[in-house]
Amino acid sequence: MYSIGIITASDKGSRGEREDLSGKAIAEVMAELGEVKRYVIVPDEREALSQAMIEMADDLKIDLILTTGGTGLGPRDVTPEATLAVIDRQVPGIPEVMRAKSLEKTSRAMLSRAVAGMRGRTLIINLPGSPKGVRECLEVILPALDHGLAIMKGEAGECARS
Ligand SMILES: Nc1ncnc2c1ncn2[C@@H]1O[C@H](COP(=O)(O)OP(=O)(O)OP(=O)(O)O)[C@@H](O)[C@H]1O
Ligand SMILES: Nc1nc2c(c(=O)[nH]1)N[C@H]1C(S)=C(S)[C@@H](COP(=O)(O)O)O[C@H]1N2
Repeated sequence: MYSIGIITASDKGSRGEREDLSGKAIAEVMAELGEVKRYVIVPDEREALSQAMIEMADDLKIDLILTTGGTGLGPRDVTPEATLAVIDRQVPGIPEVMRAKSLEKTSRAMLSRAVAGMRGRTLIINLPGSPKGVRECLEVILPALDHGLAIMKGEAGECARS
């Protein structure tokens, strides 16, 4: 079981004006892979988002941080920038496959600027804002996440498949 952090980037959510169904969707889908150690709703502000990621990675040593929202083209959509500011290395295959698979469902998938990367031994992945988008993207990446996290934590020796 891995420790999981959820960050919902939402102006409305942070003001209590909309129930955060996307954060809930993440917790529900991820229950099979780990335990949610921290869950925050943050306004769409780069500094606040980066700080939440740093706290979860450095202080709480969380294995996997999943963000939802703020990946689009809106003027306040800054989750990818907040993520790029705190990661050491990108894992481009994760957003690549999320966009590719999601494009089969909606052409708007190309509008998500989501990134993924590592800060030390914490993997950070951006998901889109809608609960539907969250579920569709997690479905695509879940099969490889367990292995990726095990390798990152030094718990799996090799990638060979039988
Ligand atoms: N955390 C969330 N919980 C439930 N629904 C959401 C959430 N985030 C987004 N959605 C849904 O996706 C739609 C588009 O999301 P978008 O991020 O553009 O919303 P917004 O209202 O402009 O922004 P914000 O959530 O930052 O205030 C929303 O209108 C809502 O239906
Ligand atoms: N799988 C999937 N990806 C998706 C979507 C979706 O419904 N399903 N919505 C798209 C839309 S409409 C937008 S605008 C972008 C960015 O969303 P965000 O700004 O809420 O992060 O994600 C895209 N990615």
